[in-house]
Amino acid sequence: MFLVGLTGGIASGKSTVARILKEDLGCVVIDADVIAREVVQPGTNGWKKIRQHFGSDVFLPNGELNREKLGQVIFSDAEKRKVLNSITHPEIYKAIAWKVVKNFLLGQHFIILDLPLLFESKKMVPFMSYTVVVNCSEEQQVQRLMARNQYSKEAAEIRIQAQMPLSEKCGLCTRIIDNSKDMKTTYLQTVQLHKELSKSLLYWKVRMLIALCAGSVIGLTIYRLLHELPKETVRLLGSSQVITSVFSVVKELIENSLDAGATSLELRLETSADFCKILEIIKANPISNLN
Ligand SMILES: CC(C)(COP(=O)(O)OP(=O)(O)OC[C@H]1O[C@@H](n2cnc3c(N)ncnc32)[C@H](O)[C@@H]1O)[C@@H](O)C(=O)NCCC(=O)NCCS
Ligand SMILES: Nc1ncnc2c1ncn2[C@@H]1O[C@H](COP(=O)(O)OP(=O)(O)OP(=O)(O)O)[C@@H](O)[C@H]1O
Repeated sequence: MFLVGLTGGIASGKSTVARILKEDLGCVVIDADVIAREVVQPGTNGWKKIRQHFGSDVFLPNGELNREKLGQVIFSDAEKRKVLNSITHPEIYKAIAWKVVKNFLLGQHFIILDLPLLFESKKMVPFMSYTVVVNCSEEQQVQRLMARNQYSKEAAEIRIQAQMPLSEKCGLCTRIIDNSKDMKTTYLQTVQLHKELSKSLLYWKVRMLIALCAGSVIGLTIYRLLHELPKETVRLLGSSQVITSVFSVVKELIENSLDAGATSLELRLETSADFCKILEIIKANPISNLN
């Protein structure tokens, strides 16, 4: 399995492309904006920390986060934005990691991660095999944001300034989807991207790498365990007869003697706290002595 980081600027069209990949092309898409809402639900750690740092002003009377209010606070203040990010991002990345593991176990070839701040936070970049930026002009971002959220021009521009410029993101990614034209053009580019991802054999490389790592870890653990065990224990383990009680030793010796044609048996047992000592005493006596 490999990961595809889908990013862009605010209102550049990430969700539009993600929707096509998920609903029309059947991809697994993990949306960081959705997870960001889950990790601040009333009662969660994220919710408690936001209350501690930002006060009750950014909450609604029913206890839920007042997103519009918190947005006004953090988009115009870089320091407060940093504080909010330091509260929410670790929780968001943890939740994403679990979803990735779950989909890996389900055998997915690739997963799309819709991460608006992929290049701003940098943490997830090393895990991405492909990074895709959904691009449009800043003027289009402003217009689309104003139309979608009923923001003033100023409010839209403040939000755009809070992010890395799209031109910079385009220089960092492996693939660009140009969303400056009509929806159909974006749709066709997304279908082309999906074709390329589906054809990629990268997931085999990743699977083999993971299998190799897991094999090495298991091998190394067994090697270290065997070297830490006393030599005698390793010998007993290697003999493929694992002795769990004195009774099993006695039973084995009696059976051996009977197989050897013994008609009478005389047993002498010495109790000791050291089980291995008893083994040695008994084994020191040739089987014929027991006849
Ligand atoms: C500030 C909040 C409450 C505003 O909520 P609102 O419903 O108005 O916006 P929404 O969550 O839908 O985000 C819309 C877009 O804003 C941009 N954005 C969100 N948070 C940030 C941020 N901390 N820095 C820069 N841009 C951001 C992204 O492009 C995102 O796609 C919310 O965005 C939030 O909790 N942000 C912190 C978590 C975060 O970083 N989320 C981004 C995904 S990792
Ligand atoms: N090619 C396009 N032409 C016209 N409008 C578009 C186009 N692509 C997207 N839009 C519109 O622009 C707005 C923003 O798009 P979208 O929600 O996909 O952006 P986003 O990058 O996910 O935003 P955010 O960062 O806020 O999550 C939406 O209202 C969407 O319908």
